[in-house]
Amino acid sequence: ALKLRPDFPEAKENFYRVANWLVERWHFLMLNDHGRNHKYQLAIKKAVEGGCSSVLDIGTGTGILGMCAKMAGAAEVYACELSKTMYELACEVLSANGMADSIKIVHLKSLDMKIPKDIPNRVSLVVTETVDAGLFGEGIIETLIHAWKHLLLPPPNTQQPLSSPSQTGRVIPAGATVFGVAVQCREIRRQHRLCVSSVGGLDLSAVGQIYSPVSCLADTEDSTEPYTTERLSRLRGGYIQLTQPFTALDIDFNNVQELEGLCSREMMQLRLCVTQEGVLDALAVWFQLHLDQDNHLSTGPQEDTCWEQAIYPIQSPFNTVKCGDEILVEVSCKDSYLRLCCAAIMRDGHTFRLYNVTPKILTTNPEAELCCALAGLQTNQEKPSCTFMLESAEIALLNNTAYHNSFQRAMSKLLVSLKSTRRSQQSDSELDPIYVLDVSEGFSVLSLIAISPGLVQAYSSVEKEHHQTMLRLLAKGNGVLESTLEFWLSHVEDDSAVLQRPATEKLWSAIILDCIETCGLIRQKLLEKATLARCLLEDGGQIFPERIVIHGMLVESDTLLRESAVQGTEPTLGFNIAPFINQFTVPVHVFLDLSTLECTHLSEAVELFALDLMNSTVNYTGREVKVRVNTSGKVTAIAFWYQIHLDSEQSVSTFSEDSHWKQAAVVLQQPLTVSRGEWVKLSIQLHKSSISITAVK
Ligand SMILES: CCc1ccncc1CNCCCCSC[C@H]1O[C@@H](n2ccc3c(N)ncnc32)[C@H](O)[C@@H]1O
Repeated sequence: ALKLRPDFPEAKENFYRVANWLVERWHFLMLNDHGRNHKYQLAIKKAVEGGCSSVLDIGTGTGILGMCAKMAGAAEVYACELSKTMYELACEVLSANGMADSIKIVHLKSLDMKIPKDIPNRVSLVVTETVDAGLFGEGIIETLIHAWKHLLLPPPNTQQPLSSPSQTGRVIPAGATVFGVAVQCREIRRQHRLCVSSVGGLDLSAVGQIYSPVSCLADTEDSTEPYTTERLSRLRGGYIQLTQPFTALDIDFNNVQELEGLCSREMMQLRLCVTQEGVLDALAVWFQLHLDQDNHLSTGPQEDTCWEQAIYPIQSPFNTVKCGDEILVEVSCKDSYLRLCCAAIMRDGHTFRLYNVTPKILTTNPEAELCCALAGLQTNQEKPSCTFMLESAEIALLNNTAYHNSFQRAMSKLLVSLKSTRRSQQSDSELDPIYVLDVSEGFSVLSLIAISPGLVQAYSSVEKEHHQTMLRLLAKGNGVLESTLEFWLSHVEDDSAVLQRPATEKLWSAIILDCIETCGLIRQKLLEKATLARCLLEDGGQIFPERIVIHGMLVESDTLLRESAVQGTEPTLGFNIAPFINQFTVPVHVFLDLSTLECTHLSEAVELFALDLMNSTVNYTGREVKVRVNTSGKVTAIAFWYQIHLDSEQSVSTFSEDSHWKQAAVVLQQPLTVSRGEWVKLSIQLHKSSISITAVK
């Protein structure tokens, strides 16, 4: 479709979503990392010149490592790639670099490769970089165990030291060392634990502990990764190291016995000395890949590398540590994920287990959780023994007090005016209830906040059982009559018809919409929902928020360029790869933290676009804005965020210190060189919630 009509908005928007999914963004980062590419090239060159004549590149991606082997003079080079998109892309790259006939590439997972079907004989060298921020997340252990058993020549044995490298097998990288450090970091805490006791006048203590799915407690059968990833060097507010970095694991990829022993090895325990007092928020983990004796690649936070680190959040209320304490860390590789867990804190000879009992984490089993939660209440324990799991985005939203407090003020103002209207029209005895509907995605307490002033019948569209249980507990804990909170989905036949009247002959006084995704994009179908919601409002009724204003500014950022497209042939060792992988460039970058992104502001922030949710007739789909350059440079992107206007007085910014929302940016196809004092004309198009911006002088 794009080939036929390159500017066809639906096709463009769909292609961008598909491109994001087909080709992971780290391909651009990796290929632009000249240091990484050059070190792999040196190690491969040394091995081939040292006699490794047959090479297999496992997980070839664009084919760059296989091409290094060929250029180094390897007689036979094979490559395998499990992603169809990357396989087809690698085929194009190989032929564009004149190596289609000399490198045999197969669209296979290495585990499914057979001799002689896929490769004629065992090879003397396997090169691979099938690693993620937690090292094992791409299955490198299983991949190498299989390679040693079925694809590689036997390792050189010490008895016959003179066996030539062409008759023995080896792996690049030769091994890895895993490091870790305990950190205090508010930004991580905000996404994985409840940090506030009340929001919008609502006391949250009734729900006890809240966990994010990333927990070393999550039992191993569910396949969720036990870690999340963050670029520690880019985290808002930074982080504090509470211990010295420690070595968690050393792995020799050329020792198949050790590789096999890794997953069966019992867990290891490390005792870390606390060198800095603080709140124990997470363990941060990175690694060094030892390509060979002389070439090492690090993914550490202190490096200027582009890689993220693996983050293991501590999910325990007991988490302040003092100098002299020792933290007991358990390291294991069950189910081939690297698992780290802070099991206990030792202080003055006492051991405080962080997770005294594996708390009953409530997620999907409704009956058990309801009885357990309410049981907690019946015995009027100050805290129910249960705990709840929310997505990290839901926890971050819950911790955003500014947003909830603004909403509470806006809602109270509306209720005051609605009550006075009713009092003037109806007798006190038969005051019509004020119907409020919260159609937020995911877990939201806004419906409860609306009830607190009274006379309100609130409906929440949360559908998950444990979300409903939490709202019931919060209602009880805040003295709100449970009957004033209902779950809307039990009233509608199917959740596609969420937006409909509260009852026949009744209209809503307030409808709460969820407009901005945590990643920094406008939610899909927002305008359609607002249009529908407006028809369901009584006179004087209100949609929250009533208006969204998009603000933006011109920025110069090489980092954003490196994450969006391969910059020529220089970073990729002179191979012609950029035009092929750059077909998958997408213009809009999300999950940015503009407060820590390396970038130069080339203009003030300006208002780019306004969306009126209470009056769609004033909405336009395109707008032109002139922006004055106040710093000379190269405009590489337009960063943008939102001012969410709950009503005429209350508004919150998604680019503020306490915002849980991230920002986004449109990366220009061609950077625009500008001088101070010049004007840039931006054309902003908003089509079906997706934004596009072009810039001309
Ligand atoms: C400093 C390294 C670093 C540190 C921290 N964060 C990121 C990085 C950078 N490495 C990211 C690569 C990670 C993706 S793996 C690269 C390509 O290989 C493919 N694959 C994976 C396994 C596999 C297999 N067994 N058989 C065939 N193909 C396979 C994937 O389909 C992908 O296209």
